[in-house]
Amino acid sequence: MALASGVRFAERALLRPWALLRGTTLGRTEPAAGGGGDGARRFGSQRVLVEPDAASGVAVMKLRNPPVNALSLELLTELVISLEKLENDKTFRGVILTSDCPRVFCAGLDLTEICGRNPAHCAEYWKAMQELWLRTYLSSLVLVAAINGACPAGGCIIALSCDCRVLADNPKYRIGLNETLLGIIAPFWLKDTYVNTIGHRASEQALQLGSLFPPAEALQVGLVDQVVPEDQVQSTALSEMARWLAVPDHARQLTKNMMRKATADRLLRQRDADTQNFVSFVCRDSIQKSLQAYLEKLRQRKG
Ligand SMILES: CC/C=C\C/C=C\CCC/C=C/CC(=O)SCCNC(=O)CCNC(=O)[C@H](O)C(C)(C)COP(=O)(O)OP(=O)(O)OC[C@H]1O[C@@H](n2cnc3c(N)ncnc32)[C@H](O)[C@@H]1OP(=O)(O)O
Repeated sequence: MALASGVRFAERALLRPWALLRGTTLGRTEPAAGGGGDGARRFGSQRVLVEPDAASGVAVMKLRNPPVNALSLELLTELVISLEKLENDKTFRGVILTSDCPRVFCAGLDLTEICGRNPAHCAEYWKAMQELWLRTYLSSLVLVAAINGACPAGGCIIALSCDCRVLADNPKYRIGLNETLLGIIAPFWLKDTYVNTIGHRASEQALQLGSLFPPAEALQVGLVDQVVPEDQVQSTALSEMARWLAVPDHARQLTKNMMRKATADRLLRQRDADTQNFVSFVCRDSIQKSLQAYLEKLRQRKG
């Protein structure tokens, strides 16, 4: 379905979220393997699988947009809607965010959404990206990222928007904001999220160099909270979740809001200007050439 342009993504998502989904099956509910009662039923969409456990109040949300969980417009939309659905269901207090794709947590922006596309599409795409960040960063739920694969750029931002991060100990699973290496610039709210997590000096260095940190270095710089063997990522994420859920919700939520609101407000105040900046930047010929060359390099690397 073609999406009408010029209407704010958030407004449409609130009014008619299903209308945003092109060829998706969001809302489908099916029994989890070996599951029985309501607590074991899973729901979700084509690109986001949700495994809820009503008994514990925790849902596992799996990104499944193969091959690399690139953040397509559809994936962004489905993530926002799935998160909203869990937030509105008082049964749930926490979400573990992880990947259903082998070896990759999330490859960041889907570059095909901003390469060779018209300004209206780029604007719509960027609004969806803003929306996901705002939703995750300010979520009232406890969000734990179980990072079971590579986690560059937009993938890193999703992880940093969670409350806690557990990374699998595999040297190929690097995490960081590598935008400069693509010839693009992280917008201020990605930078702010980085600074809030690892501090100003470390961010200054890592952002300019486009550093992607292997697990031990990611732990050292404070990008992740735990590095564990790959087969323990999920169980460690559950243990972390239990630690966070031991705190009364209202006190934790108000504290989270106190810590994060100013950063989110900064984007909320200038969302349209940020979108315009993004669009005029990525639509420049020189940036399009850089993105095209980068995509080409990724495709050739494979062969
Ligand atoms: C003035 C300023 C104003 C505003 C700001 C302006 C701009 C702001 C924009 C800033 C935001 C940027 C955030 C981003 O997220 S940019 C995206 C950065 N992502 C990456 O660099 C990751 C690239 N991918 C990889 O490194 C590897 O793919 C990865 C390690 C994730 C997995 O490796 P693996 O070997 O398992 O897979 P590949 O063979 O590399 O890939 C498989 C196929 O997937 C395609 N692919 C990979 N990544 C992407 C992507 N991000 N988008 C689209 N497609 C992607 C890849 O080309 C392969 O495709 P095929 O060959 O199979 O066709």
